[in-house]
Amino acid sequence: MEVQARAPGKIILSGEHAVVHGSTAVAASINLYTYVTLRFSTPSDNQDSLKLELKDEGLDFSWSTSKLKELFPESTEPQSPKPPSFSVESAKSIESLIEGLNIPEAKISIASGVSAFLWLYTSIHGFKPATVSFTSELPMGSGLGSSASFCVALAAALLACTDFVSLDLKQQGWQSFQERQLDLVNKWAFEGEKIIHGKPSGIDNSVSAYGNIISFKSGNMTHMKANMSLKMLITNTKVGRNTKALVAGVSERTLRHPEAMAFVFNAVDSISKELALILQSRASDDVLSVTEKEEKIEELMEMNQGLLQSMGVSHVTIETVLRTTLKYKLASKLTGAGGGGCVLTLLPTLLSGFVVQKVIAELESCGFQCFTAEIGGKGVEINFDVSS
Ligand SMILES: Nc1ncnc2c1ncn2[C@@H]1O[C@H](COP(=O)(O)OP(=O)(O)OP(=O)(O)O)[C@@H](O)[C@H]1O
Ligand SMILES: C[C@@](O)(CCO)CC(=O)[O-]
Ligand SMILES: [Mg+2]
Repeated sequence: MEVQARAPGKIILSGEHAVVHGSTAVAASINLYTYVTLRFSTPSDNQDSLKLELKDEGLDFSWSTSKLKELFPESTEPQSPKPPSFSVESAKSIESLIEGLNIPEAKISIASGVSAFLWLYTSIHGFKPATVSFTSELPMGSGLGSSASFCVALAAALLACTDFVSLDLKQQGWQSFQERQLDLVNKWAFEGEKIIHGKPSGIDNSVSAYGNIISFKSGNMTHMKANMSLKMLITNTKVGRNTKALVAGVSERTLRHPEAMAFVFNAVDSISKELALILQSRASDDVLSVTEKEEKIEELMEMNQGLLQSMGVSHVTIETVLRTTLKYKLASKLTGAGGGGCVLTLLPTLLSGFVVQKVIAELESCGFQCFTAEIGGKGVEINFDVSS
């Protein structure tokens, strides 16, 4: 049996980091995806191993069934659809499997993704021989939710091949999950995100699973219906960073300055709530024009960026993007964990294409990469008709 899943990346419009500390954040899915193909071996394959292919990295890994059985003696297909907790024994077993892989030093950051893969796979399908291949349109470790889309796509493909989820095996092309099935995919993906992020809020896996635009606070998600379209330029500074380390850094700062940071997180909460109201206000009860709304959003983005800077997650390259876009009177903020990675710039409806081209040319001359993406599309989807 072969199945394919794809899960989108995301942008955070406001509230990253503060959301880990209980503030509201607003995020939207984007039309860049991580794809996973899962194929269980048949007897004629003569394959007694679990194979993982990370196609973009040119890395292939393989574990024999006997090795997996030895290290995860408890692993059988789960009796309950709910994910188990990540035990100390599992952590040790995964660590020893990762150590044996000899991942090249330049690609060592992949280890946390491989750990999440091993845990999700063995927790859902035990030692069943299979080949699992990944490709992604998302730059890895750049703030666009590559880790969450990796975990959501994988959880979706794995669960689609269990009795916990019933889907139409005969339907051609991509199909969505029902709400209750999505809840399950999201729960498992969150456990995978914990292995990669340490202490995730859950916003990234939620927006990747459900798609569209969500506001998120303390683990609770509200699906939003935006009544205005937003066009964002995304600039990748190409400076690699690690969300786990950045989240830990903000927590350490919070321990050092609890009172001051509480004010910072409260301010972010107010910014996200105001942003959510603007995005959802309907034309019929609007006193504000689109341009006035965009100006308010720009101001909120600038304020959020200032607060992110005070959390210690900006970066010299992010500041360069801010200065460059400000020359054209455009507002920007980092998105995701910061410390490098991607920056968002609002492109107002009335902005001329000529100005957009000039900004992009100037940003690219600094060595950055610019692109636009569609915001607020579908969440995770599954395809049983892989050959089409
Ligand atoms: N396609 C992939 N294949 C293997 N591992 C992946 C893949 N995508 C993401 N990962 C894992 O996720 C890590 C990047 O996650 P990280 O949370 O640091 O960045 P991000 O998710 O891109 O950004 P943010 O969390 O700020 O949105 C990688 O180092 C790798 O371990
Ligand atoms: C930095 C953070 O707030 C968002 C990363 O995209 C971490 C999280 O919420 O898990
Ligand atoms: Mg991440």
